[in-house]
Amino acid sequence: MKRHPLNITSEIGTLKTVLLQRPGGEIEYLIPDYLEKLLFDDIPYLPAIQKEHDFFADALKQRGVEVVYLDELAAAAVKDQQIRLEFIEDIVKESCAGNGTAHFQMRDYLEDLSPERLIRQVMNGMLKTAVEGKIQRSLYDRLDETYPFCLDPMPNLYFTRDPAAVIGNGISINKMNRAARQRESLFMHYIMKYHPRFSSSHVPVWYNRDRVHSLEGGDMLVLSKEVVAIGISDRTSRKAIEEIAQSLFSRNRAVQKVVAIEIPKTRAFMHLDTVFTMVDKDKFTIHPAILGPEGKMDIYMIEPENDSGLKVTRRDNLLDVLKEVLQVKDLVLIPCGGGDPIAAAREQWNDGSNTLAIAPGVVVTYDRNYMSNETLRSYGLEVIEVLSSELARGRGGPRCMSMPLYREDL
Ligand SMILES: NC(=[NH2+])NCCC[C@H](N)C(=O)O
Repeated sequence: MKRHPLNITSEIGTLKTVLLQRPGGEIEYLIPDYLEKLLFDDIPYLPAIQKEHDFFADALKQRGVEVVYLDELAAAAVKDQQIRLEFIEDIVKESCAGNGTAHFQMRDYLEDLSPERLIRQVMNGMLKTAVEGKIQRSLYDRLDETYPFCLDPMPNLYFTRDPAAVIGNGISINKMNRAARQRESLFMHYIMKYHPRFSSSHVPVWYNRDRVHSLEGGDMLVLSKEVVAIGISDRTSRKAIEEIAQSLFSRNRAVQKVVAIEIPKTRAFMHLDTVFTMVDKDKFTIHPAILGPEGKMDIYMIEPENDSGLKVTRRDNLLDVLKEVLQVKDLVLIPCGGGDPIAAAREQWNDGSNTLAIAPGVVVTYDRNYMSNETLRSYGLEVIEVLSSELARGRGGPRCMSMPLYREDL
């Protein structure tokens, strides 16, 4: 029997297929004036970031992981001319030029491109100068003269973790929090709907990008077949968590609990996975700064009640909650930076707690976080280090840069 294209019932089951995106031309449109808006802290050097990304992909391939690329899947999904027109309509509507005459010029321009070039162009972004001058410009275009783009670049695309997340055999196509990332989840919408690898399986969609409340994959951890943890963060709202919990309980069946974990709303801790990831059946990495006095936190256990209601119980001890939901007697929270407060803060900033497990006890991490890596090894984990000078400038690590599509069940 053909295997289902998606299967994620844990954070650590042997990784079989992962979705990545190699940084491309979109990185070259990062300029100081718009760094903050585009969610970068510095400008990566394109050939170097690509080399590092290839190193990361090779490390996964060497371990037998099938690597598929977002741009290639998206191009294949819009191969058909009619679907391509639908995609162009959507992308133009969601771009800033949707408000001006550049809208029409852009649509004409994009319609002439091959599927591959269309996807690349949309990801790269487009300068107004590329289309302007063909017809008279609108008031909107004129008033916003200094802004260079009619289609904003999408430099965060290499963080494939965030715009969508697989849970069980279904997917959450996320409503992104920041304007700079809103359009990213459109690619996954088209891939699930029209790419033959997925479309024939009629993949259930647990949450959709047209919802009001934001939800991002960096906040979503599939702890087991039955339990999903979701960060209440700068990017993911409580309402969204309740809505996806409702949808999982009624449609996924296997999922019985959603654990909502509140984290500080700061740039350094933007998603739950920047401070907390699972590395083995009974081990997690953690940035100690998210624990309050005596290790207390705000945690909410959400469970189904009656037919459509939700039962919410407040908890305050992360360790106890994890032991309970994973049904293990002992569990270790491994501190980022080995517990040294300076090393923890420095290495967390460069994603020291953001590990990608490719099997129980085997994780991919950034080489620069040598203290955290040492610590992980001292707990018996196998640590595969990857290059990280340029990749880290986008504020995301190996987990953020990967969207697992298929893991073996534990
Ligand atoms: N899962 C994650 N932690 N992703 C990190 C994404 C970083 C990206 N620059 C952003 O701000 O959105």
